[in-house]
Amino acid sequence: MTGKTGTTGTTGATAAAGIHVRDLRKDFPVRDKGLFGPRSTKRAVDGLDLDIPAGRITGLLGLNGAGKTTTIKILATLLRPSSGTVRVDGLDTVADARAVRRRINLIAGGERMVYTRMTGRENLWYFGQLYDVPKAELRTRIDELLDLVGLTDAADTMVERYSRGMTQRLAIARGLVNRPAYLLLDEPTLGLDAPIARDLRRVVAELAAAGTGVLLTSHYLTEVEELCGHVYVISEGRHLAQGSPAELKAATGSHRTVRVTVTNPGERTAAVAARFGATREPLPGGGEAIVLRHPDDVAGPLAAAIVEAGGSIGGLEIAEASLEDAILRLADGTAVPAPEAAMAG
Ligand SMILES: Nc1ncnc2c1ncn2[C@@H]1O[C@H](COP(=O)(O)OP(=O)(O)OP(=O)(O)O)[C@@H](O)[C@H]1O
Repeated sequence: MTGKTGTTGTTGATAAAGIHVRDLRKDFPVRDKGLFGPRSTKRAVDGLDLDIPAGRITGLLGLNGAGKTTTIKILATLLRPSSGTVRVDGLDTVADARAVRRRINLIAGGERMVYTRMTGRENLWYFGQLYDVPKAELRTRIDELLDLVGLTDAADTMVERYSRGMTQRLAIARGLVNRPAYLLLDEPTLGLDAPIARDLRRVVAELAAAGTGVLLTSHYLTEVEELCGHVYVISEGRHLAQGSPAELKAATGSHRTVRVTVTNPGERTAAVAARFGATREPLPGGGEAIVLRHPDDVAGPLAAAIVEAGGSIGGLEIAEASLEDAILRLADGTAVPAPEAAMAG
């Protein structure tokens, strides 16, 4: 599925629109046993290919130490790759770093990315100038951004007097000050209060709908599921899987579970269970539960078939498959191909 879209070389920007990562590697020098121990290298990113098109929120997932932050820092021009290429609308993140920086911005939840000895407004002014935003435009944009993140009243207060949440909201405004064509979000909602996290998700979804390309890493997988159209899963710096959240869940056998309680089970309802490939679990108070794990919405057909077979339904529960389950299965190698439930008849 990872199409090699001929984007190398200095071809026209339109031909190479989007961020395209090819065979990316990053080695860090490390000392194994303290300061005077022997030197070796730690390969944090090991041959990654990623495509981050405009107008889509692309997820980058993996367990701790998978190489997500290193990858994002390379995309943000903060780290140089050891080998491989990253092109942003055809521009190289090493050779054309300055031009790339005008097109991208980074919001990293865990890191303080603003100056505490300046006010919120001064921070935005400073970063806006760094990004070459014309002054007249910057003035209005700062007001809009302060309003967006709810800091208008605190605009002229020193950041050292901000709460953690306020500082983080300012970091979000800082990340948007150059109206980036591509937004890199590394755990953006880490430590944010629920309403602010929700507002940030809304803003990110709106930006993507308006054409911004977004790369998101997050430990909150419901957030990833809500926002991302496409997700890459990596482990130890290497590609593990990719697809939409639904595709990943289906591919790992992480299906939704339908549980129908039948109060008068008999041979005919047992035959329905067998036909659908469902399992039967006797219930302590009598009756049984017919349980079916399947990627599609099979609750209706299953319940209808049970009723047709003379079964009385005491209850119906549907548990959605979680992306978390899919990622864990991928990471520990227990992902199994989806069993095909018999849907006929
Ligand atoms: N400057 C560095 N020097 C040496 N090793 C590093 C350095 N930065 C990262 N690493 C190592 O590279 C690997 C990838 O780290 P990275 O921070 O990119 O992972 P991550 O997927 O973002 O993890 P997390 O979810 O914990 O933030 C880890 O094993 C880490 O210890």
